[in-house]
Formats: sequence, structure tokens, C-alpha cells
Amino acid sequence: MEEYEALESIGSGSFGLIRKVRRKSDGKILARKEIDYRKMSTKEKEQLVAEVNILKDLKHPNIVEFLERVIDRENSFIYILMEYCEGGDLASVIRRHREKSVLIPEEFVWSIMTQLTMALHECHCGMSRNEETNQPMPRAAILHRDLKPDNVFLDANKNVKLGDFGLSRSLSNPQKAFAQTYVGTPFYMSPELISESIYDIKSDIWSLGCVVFEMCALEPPFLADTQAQLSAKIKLGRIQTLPSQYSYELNVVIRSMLQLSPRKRPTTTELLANPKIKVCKKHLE
Ligand SMILES: CNC(=O)c1c(C)[nH]c(/C=C2\C(=O)Nc3ccc(Cl)cc32)c1C
Repeated sequence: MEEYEALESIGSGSFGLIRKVRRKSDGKILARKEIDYRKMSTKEKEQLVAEVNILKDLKHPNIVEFLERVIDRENSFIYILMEYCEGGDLASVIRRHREKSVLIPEEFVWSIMTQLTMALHECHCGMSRNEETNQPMPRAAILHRDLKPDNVFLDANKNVKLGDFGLSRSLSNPQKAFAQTYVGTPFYMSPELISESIYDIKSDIWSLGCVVFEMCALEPPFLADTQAQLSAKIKLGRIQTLPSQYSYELNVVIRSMLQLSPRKRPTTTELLANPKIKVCKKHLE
């Protein structure tokens, strides 16, 4: 680890803390997830291997870039080096707006939703390369499974970076396609998880709806003091109206993602076909 100068801790991710580091060779600032694997169970070690393998394959402007994994056997630490996102996490952006009672501008909401939809599209529908022919080929869908404002990061230019694939899964085995157990954050748990503990790509769409709703309402769509009350509210699916400054189109797209039936929720392809999102996407290119 002599290649990197350790700077301050900037947060916590799945399995360990996130530290800002400076690469000594060129002074580049990076983020380093530091994991003490002595404390990890076998299942957690398997999850960590899965996370690194998934992150290595996902190269997209809206997904945090994975640079390298370093094993420090002397101290039993694994370090995952990733791109630094100067703007921090979306949860802090929402919290700052809530504390100041200032709503997030609708244009920024569309921009974040567009970029997160493109990141999820890469996860759900991305291609990989055939090792022999180097030709692009479809790969199994990757489920993020823990999409929440704490796992969405902003770089210096307000580009959105989906991070922390610590709970993600590749649907490489079709038989397992819809039989993934759920371990995510309760506020963003979809109705199908509560009733059947089944997770699929439409569950990521539900979580995306929760994140976009929270950017507008400055609180999650479903809040309760206990898991039982939260589960009951989610299964009822009733959401409060958004502040009146937000447009009809934004309300419609958020409600489409928060449909109780997974089949009724849009795919990332359908979301990206939305004229409002197309406008944003052009602006981002
Ligand atoms: C208070 N902390 C921050 O503002 C903050 C900053 C400046 N960066 C981050 C986090 C990350 C960061 O900068 N790069 C990352 C790559 C992967 C993951 Cl899971 C997290 C990060 C955070 C939480």
C-alpha cells in the first residue's frame, strides 16, 4: 500500500469504510474501500468477491469506476480503489435541502433520474465482450439490489455515479433469475420483496422510484417506526402528493416506478424512451 497516501475517511460502504487517498505516482485523488477480512464470514467474503467481479465488468460514465483491488495480507485488509466523487453522496444533498427547507430544482431531479436510469440500464441490459472474438455479446443482468441515496455519488461536475455494488448479484444462472434473497435497506424495499422475498430487475426500478420521490419530497415515500408498519405501508402503495412545483410528467414517471405490480413498472429501456428523459440525455452527451 506504499503506492497511496492515506487521507481522511469520507464515509462507510458495504463491508468497510471509504477513505480518500492520493496516488503517489501522479498525485491522483481516489476513494479506497478498506475491508478487514478477518471479521468477515465466508458468505461475506463470497459477496465481496462477487462485488469486485461485477464492478470490474461495469465500465460506464454513471457507475463508479473500479481501478484495482489490493490485498494487504500483513494486516488482513482488502483495499478496493475506485474513482473519487468530490460531490459526495445524494443522501447528504437531500439532507441539506431538507434542513434548509429548499426544494431540489426539477431540472436537477430529471438529470439525476436520467443518469441513474442509464446506470441501471448498463446493469440490467449491458453487453460484455467475447474473450476469443472480442465481439460484444449480451451478458446476464446485474441487479444492484441496494439502490438508495447513500449509494449515489456526484463527481465535481454533478455527474451521477452509482456506487456500492456490495449487495449486487449477477443473474448468470437463469434458473436463479427470480429467486434472489433480499438484504437491502428497508425504506426502499419493494412490495414483492416483502411478500415473496424475490428480487428482480423491476425491484431496482422500485428503488429508483423511491430515490427520485425522495429528491422531490425530501423524505422517502414510505416512512414508519417499525418494519411491520413500513411493510404494511409499502404493500398498500399509497404515496403522498409531491410539492406542487413539480410537473405532471415527473409525478407520472415516479408513480409508474412505484406501481405495486412489478410487471406494471417500466424497464430502463421504456424509461429512456420518455421524451423528458431524452431531452436530459441529449444535454448529458
Ligand atoms: C462526507 N463524505 C463525502 O462527502 C464523500 C465524498 C467526497 N466521497 C464519498 C464517497 C465515495 C467516493 O468519493 N468515491 C466512491 C466510490 C465508491 C463508493 Cl461505495 C463511495 C465513494 C463520500 C461519502
